[in-house]
Amino acid sequence: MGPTSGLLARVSPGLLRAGPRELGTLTPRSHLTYPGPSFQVRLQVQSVEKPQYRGTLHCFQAIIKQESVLGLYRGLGSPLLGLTFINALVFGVQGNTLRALGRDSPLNQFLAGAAAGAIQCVICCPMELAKTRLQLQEAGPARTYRGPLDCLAQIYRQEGLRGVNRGMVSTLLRETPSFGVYFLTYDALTRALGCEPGDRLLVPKLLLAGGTSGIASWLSTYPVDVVKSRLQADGLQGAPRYRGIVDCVQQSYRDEGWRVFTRGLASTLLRAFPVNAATFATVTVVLSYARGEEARLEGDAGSAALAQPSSL
Ligand SMILES: NC(=[NH2+])NCCC[C@H](N)C(=O)O
Repeated sequence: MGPTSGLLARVSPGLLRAGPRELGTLTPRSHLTYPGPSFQVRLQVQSVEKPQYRGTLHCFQAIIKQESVLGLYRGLGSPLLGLTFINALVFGVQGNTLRALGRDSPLNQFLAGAAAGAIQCVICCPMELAKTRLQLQEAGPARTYRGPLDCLAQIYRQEGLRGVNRGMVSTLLRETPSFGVYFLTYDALTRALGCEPGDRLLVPKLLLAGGTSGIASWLSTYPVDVVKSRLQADGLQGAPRYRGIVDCVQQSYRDEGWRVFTRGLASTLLRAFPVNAATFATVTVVLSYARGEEARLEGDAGSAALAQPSSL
C-alpha cells in the first residue's frame, strides 16, 4: 500500500490477525442509541389511513406512555447478536478487498466498501427482519416472538429459507452502494483532516469523519430502507399489501407522496452519527495499535512508528 493510503487502509489488514480484544471493539454501541431504529421502523411502516405517530417526538412519547421505557428497546437483541459479526465481516472484507484491488484510489475505496456491504447482507437481512418483527409485534404475553432467534426459527418453520431472507434484494440495494459511500467518505475525510498518528486532535477528527460517513451513507440510499422495512413488515398488521419492491414503491408514492421515503430519517441520522463515530474511531485506533504491536514483534521499525501508544 503506497504512502498515499488512508490511515484505515494502512491498519485494516490487522483485523485478519486481530484477537478477541480487537474484535471486541467492533461490538456496536447500539444499546446507547437503539431507540433510534425503533422510531425509524414504526414511522416507516405505519398505515397512511390511520397514522399512529405524527413524528419522532410523538412516537417517543406514545411508546413511553403505552409500553413504558422498555418499549423503546424492543428488538434490541437482534442487532446486539448480529452487529459484532457484521462489523468484523465488514472491516475484514473491506480491508482485504482494498488490498486485492491494489491501488488505494477513491474508486477502489468505494468498490471495497460496496463488496463489504453486499457480503454482510447475509447476516444483516435476517437480523433486520427479526428486529422489525420484534419491534412491531404486540407487547405482552400474547406476543408472537420471544426473541430474535425464536422469531427467525418460527419464520423458517413457516416460510423456509426464503422467508428468513425476506427483503434480501432491497437490503442488497440499500447496503451495497451505502457501504461504498461509507468507506469512501471516511477515507476522503480522514485524508482531508490530516488524520495521522501523532496528531493530538486525531481522535476528535476520527469521530467527526466516522459520524459524517455514517450520515452520508444513510442519506445515500434511505428511500430503499423505507421500502425494505415495509417489505419486511408486510403482513404483520393485516393482509400482505405488496407484490415486490416496485409495487411497494408505486403504492407508497401513490398513497403518501414522495415524503413517505423520508419517514424516520431524522431519528436515523441522529443515531447514525454517534454510532459510526464510535465505530470508526475505535476500529482505526485499536487496529493501529494492533498493527503497531505486530510490527514491533516483527522488528519492523517503520510500521511500529505507525502506532506508538503516545501517538494516538
Ligand atoms: N445502511 C447503511 N447506511 N449502511 C452503512 C452504515 C452501517 C452502520 N453499521 C450503521 O448501522 O449505521
